[in-house]
Amino acid sequence: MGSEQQNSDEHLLELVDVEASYGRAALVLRGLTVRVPPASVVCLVGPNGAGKSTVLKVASGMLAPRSGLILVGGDDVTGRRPQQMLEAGLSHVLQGHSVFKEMSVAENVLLGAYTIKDRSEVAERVGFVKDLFPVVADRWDSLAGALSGGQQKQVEFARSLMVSPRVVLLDEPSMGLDPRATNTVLEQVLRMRDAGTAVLLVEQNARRALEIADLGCVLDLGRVHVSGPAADLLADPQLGELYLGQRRASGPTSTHSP
Ligand SMILES: Nc1ncnc2c1ncn2[C@@H]1O[C@H](COP(=O)(O)OP(=O)(O)OP(=O)(O)O)[C@@H](O)[C@H]1O
Repeated sequence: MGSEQQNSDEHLLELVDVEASYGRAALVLRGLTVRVPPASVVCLVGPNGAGKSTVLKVASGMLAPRSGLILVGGDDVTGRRPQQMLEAGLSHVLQGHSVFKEMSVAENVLLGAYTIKDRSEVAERVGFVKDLFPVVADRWDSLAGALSGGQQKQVEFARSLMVSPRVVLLDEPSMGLDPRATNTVLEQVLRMRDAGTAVLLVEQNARRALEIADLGCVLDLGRVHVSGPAADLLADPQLGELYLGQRRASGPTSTHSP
C-alpha cells in the first residue's frame, strides 16, 4: 500500500497532481493523484469536506482544475467541458436523485441517449441496460416516481450507461437508502464493472463500499492520504479507526481527529 497508486499505461482515467478550488476560495484539491484501471471499482473515502465529490466534478468537467492533468485512456483532456468529457468517456451520476418522476423509466433512460443519432445503436444500448438492470426492464413503462429510491438509482445508472462510457463517476449512490437498498445498489455497481465499465465511486458508507471495491483511496484535506487494494485498507486498524468508524479492539485510542 502506498500514498499514491503506481502509474501504468493501463489506466482508463488518471487525475495527476490536480489542484482545484471553487472560485478564488482556498484549494480544495491540493496535488491529488487518482488512477482508475479498466474493469475496476475505485472507491474514494475520507472525512466530510475531504474533497471526494470535488474529484468527480473535476473529472467530469464541472469544475476546471487550477493545475494538474486529467487523462482518459492516456489522452490529455484537461480543461474540457462536461459535454466533451462525456464524449471522452466519462459519465457522472450526481449526488442525490435526478430521475424525472413524472416521466416514465423509458423516457428517463433514453435521455441518456440524446446525443446518439443511430437508432440501432440506441436499441442496442437499451437492450444492454435492460439486461444489466432487470428492474429497468420490468418497469420500463412505469412512471419513474412510482419506483423505490434504490430502483430510481438503477434508472440513473442505466441512463449513465447509454453513451457507453469508459468510466462512470458515482457520487454517493446509496444516499438516503436503507441498508437493503444500499446492498442492491452496490451489487449493481459490481454488475456495471463486470459488464466492462470502470467505476470511480464516492460513498458515505465507506466500509461497505470498500468491501465491494477493488481499490481504495483515502482522501484527507484534498490529498490522497493512502491508497491501495480495498481489502488492505479495510484490514488496516489505524485507517479503520480514523476513517471507517471502527474502534480498535485494544490499545491506546488515537488522538487524531480527521
Ligand atoms: N459549490 C461549492 N462552492 C464552494 N465550496 C464548495 C462547493 N462544493 C464544495 N465546496 C467545499 O469544498 C470542500 C470539499 O467538498 P466536497 O463536497 O468535495 O467534499 P466531500 O469529501 O465530498 O465531503 P462530503 O462527504 O461531506 O460530501 C468543502 O470544504 C466544501 O465546503
